[in-house]
Amino acid sequence: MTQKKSWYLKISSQDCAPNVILVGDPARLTIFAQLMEHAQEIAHEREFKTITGTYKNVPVSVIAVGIGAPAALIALEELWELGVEVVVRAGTGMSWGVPLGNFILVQAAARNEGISKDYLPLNFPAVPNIELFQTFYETLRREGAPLSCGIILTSDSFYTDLFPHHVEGKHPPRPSKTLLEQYAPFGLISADMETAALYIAAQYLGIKSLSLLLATVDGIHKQMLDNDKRIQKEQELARLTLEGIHHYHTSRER
Ligand SMILES: O=P(O)(O)O[C@H]1O[C@H](CO)[C@@H](O)[C@H]1O
Ligand SMILES: O=c1cc[nH]c(=O)[nH]1
Repeated sequence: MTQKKSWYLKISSQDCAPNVILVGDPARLTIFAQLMEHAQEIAHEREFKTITGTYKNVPVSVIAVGIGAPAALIALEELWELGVEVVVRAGTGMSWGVPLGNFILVQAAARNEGISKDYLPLNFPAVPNIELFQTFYETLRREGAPLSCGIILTSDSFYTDLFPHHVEGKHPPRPSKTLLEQYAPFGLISADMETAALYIAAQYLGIKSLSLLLATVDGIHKQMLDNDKRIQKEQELARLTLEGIHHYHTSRER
């Protein structure tokens, strides 16, 4: 009998692992596939692309969802329907004071996106699952990865909240200080476009979630990792994410 496939992801519970890694850029799937065993493309529908395989015998699916929280939560809802237990975002982020190329374990995310309020009220905190957080913290420390832990901002609007003056002098007036600039004095270290929504919807649905980011753009100095360095660092991001999931599973088996 053919298994029912989810609406957008076009995958069934048979071809999706209980551990899922969400990425934005579909090019990141190739990087993951090279590190996994038996990685196979399962589906590619619109911006959603899925591969499934194993890493050191732990079953893993990696799914590209494109840019932005609404698409990420379409994927999350469908993964919940398929019975997925763990979702880790392996993404990139704009850094605010974190050196380029560092990894950021997201301890909490400010909810400046529009979708998470449809799941839980705005006074509910966007935080990761503590077991996943601890395990990934241990993994990244063990591996000697350059690591920062902290609070980030999640926003829908890249060109107003994250990168507002990309065409100098040409824009209609905008607020002189972005939210990143306003929150940075109080410990905000990075920004992305999905994490807060993922944390809130995962909490609501009973999925364990965590976000691990690679700092690719320095928001203060307006610099970015060059292409070769970014690819090398994304390879490291993929390996550390897979190691974190492996560590999480082996430590729960004990
Ligand atoms: O590299 P990914 O995972 O896509 O993450 C970041 O990159 C995109 C913006 O450049 C947004 O999706 C943001 O969250
Ligand atoms: O500038 C950046 C880089 C990565 N991710 C973002 O959301 N913004």
